[in-house]
Amino acid sequence: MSTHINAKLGDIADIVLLPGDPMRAKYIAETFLEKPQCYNTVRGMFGYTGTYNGVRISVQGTGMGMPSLSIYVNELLRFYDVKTLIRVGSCGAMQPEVKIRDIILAQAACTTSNMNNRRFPNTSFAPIATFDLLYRTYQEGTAKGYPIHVGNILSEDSFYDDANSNRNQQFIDYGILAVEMEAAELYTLAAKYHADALCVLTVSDSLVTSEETSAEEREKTFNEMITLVLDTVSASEIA
Ligand SMILES: O=P(O)(O)O[C@H]1O[C@H](CO)[C@@H](O)[C@H]1O
Ligand SMILES: O=c1cc[nH]c(=O)[nH]1
Repeated sequence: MSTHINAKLGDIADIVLLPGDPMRAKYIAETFLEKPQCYNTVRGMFGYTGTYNGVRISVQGTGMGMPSLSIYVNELLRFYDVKTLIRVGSCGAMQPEVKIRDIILAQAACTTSNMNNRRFPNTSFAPIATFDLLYRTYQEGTAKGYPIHVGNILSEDSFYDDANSNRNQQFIDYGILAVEMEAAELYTLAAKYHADALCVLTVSDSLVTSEETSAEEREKTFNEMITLVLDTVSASEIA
């Protein structure tokens, strides 16, 4: 057991999917995994382990924002020896060509968080995805014909910014595809613990058009992203 995960050693698979929303974790486990077993209910941050195409896979909610994700990912890496972490999140599109429900593979993640400033004073660490995982997911996604974008994203600390802030415009000008709230910390921790990591996102709303999806849609309808990740990781384990 770790402080925020009440699982025994061995309860959690080497491969873990990480939605921010714990209800999305429950949905993924109950919809896509065979024989899902719930190993964590602490704070309602559900964690499940089951199999997909015969491969053992876990799914763990992380909550919203980098401080919350950092707790779960630290514990997964330090106490449960997890090897591969894939965030399956939602995001807001920042470019006109990125449409609602498109899928983004985050090659790298800029951040407004202070977490890496504390780790690396006077240095700007570049949080990046594991190339092999990114490449295999891209190949699987394009073979499926999914609308996929690969590039740089923004991991923001605050969902609600001051009304007079125009900081987003600079990120838009520099080609950032979308904004979410966790990937930079995931990639940084994976680097520290020599694990593989990728952040896959479904566009839930658009800062360009102001379209948005409902909470229920964000919980239960991002099936293309989920099967893309499950098919990619299970194929590489079987091969
Ligand atoms: O849908 P999830 O995975 O939680 O991701 C996004 O949604 C939350 C904000 O609504 C933040 O956690 C953001 O990163
Ligand atoms: O963090 C997030 C997630 C979805 N949409 C946003 O605008 N921000």
